[in-house]
Amino acid sequence: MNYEADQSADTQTAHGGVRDDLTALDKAHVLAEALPWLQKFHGKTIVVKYGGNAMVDDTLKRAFAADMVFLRTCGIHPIVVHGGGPQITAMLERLGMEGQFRGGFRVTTPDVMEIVRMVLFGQVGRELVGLINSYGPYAVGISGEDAHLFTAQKRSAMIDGKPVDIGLVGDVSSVSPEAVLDLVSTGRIPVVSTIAPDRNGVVHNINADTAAAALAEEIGAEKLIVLTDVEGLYTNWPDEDSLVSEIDSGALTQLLPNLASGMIPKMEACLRAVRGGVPSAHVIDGRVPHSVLLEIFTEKGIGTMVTLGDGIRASEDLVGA
Ligand SMILES: NC(=[NH2+])NCCC[C@H](N)C(=O)O
Repeated sequence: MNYEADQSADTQTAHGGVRDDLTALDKAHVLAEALPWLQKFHGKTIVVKYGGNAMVDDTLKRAFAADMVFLRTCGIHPIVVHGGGPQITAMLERLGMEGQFRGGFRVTTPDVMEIVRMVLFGQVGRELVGLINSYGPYAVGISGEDAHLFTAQKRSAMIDGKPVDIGLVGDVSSVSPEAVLDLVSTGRIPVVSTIAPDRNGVVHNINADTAAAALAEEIGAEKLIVLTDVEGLYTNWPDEDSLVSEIDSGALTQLLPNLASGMIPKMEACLRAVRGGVPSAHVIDGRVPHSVLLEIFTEKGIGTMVTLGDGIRASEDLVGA
């Protein structure tokens, strides 16, 4: 069997991060710094929400797949939960099915839902499975429909404070993680597509951030990591545009209403996870190759880490930053 990865493209990603202008000493420090984290996270499960640019750029895609295999090779158990909004939009456009919009939201009709399912599970999920499996027989695709993994509950969009019907869009109402845990226990990397039936068996599109948080909570994961297209959480305080490296749930709850709208679902997912018992939840920049490795295996990380707390220690940290 030959499971060798495509080395030519990988040279730019897996090795591109170690620049030639780093001295041997710098490289040694980077590697040595990883030891306490390798020890701490060995045998632990980490749920990674994969989305944004990291899902459309080829180099970033390969780097992400390599990182998942890196984690697994370190004895850490990654579970990937992926999004796919842009890919769904592109396919609907290709098919001339732009469809109906209500208050800026696309209405997920049964016809649109068929495409959503096809794109998420049959295209986006498959591609990632293939990339991971170029390193070995690790990734297995699974959707919320498999073995009752997720059950959905219809969700309405809130527009001007009023609920508006946007079709087959749901939240996770329950999680049965056994199938995913079976895969993890045999050394596989589950790649989860977030579509799920409601209690009547009608399949809905589920927000992948929420699904990742619900899964992390349900299985008692060590960590949730959410990839985005920004560096992390920004505040204008204490400095203009400063990246918050670490914040607790109390402080984050206070900041939440003032965050950029795109950041709110990510941060809500982090809050849900840490309140549900996940020790830390991280929002990191998916535009940086190997950002997952930088976050997990360095002391300071690269993005924003959320932990459980009452907001007091975090405000002190922010003032001191
Ligand atoms: N954004 C941060 N401050 N990250 C710190 C990460 C620390 C450690 N590597 C961990 O994954 O738990």
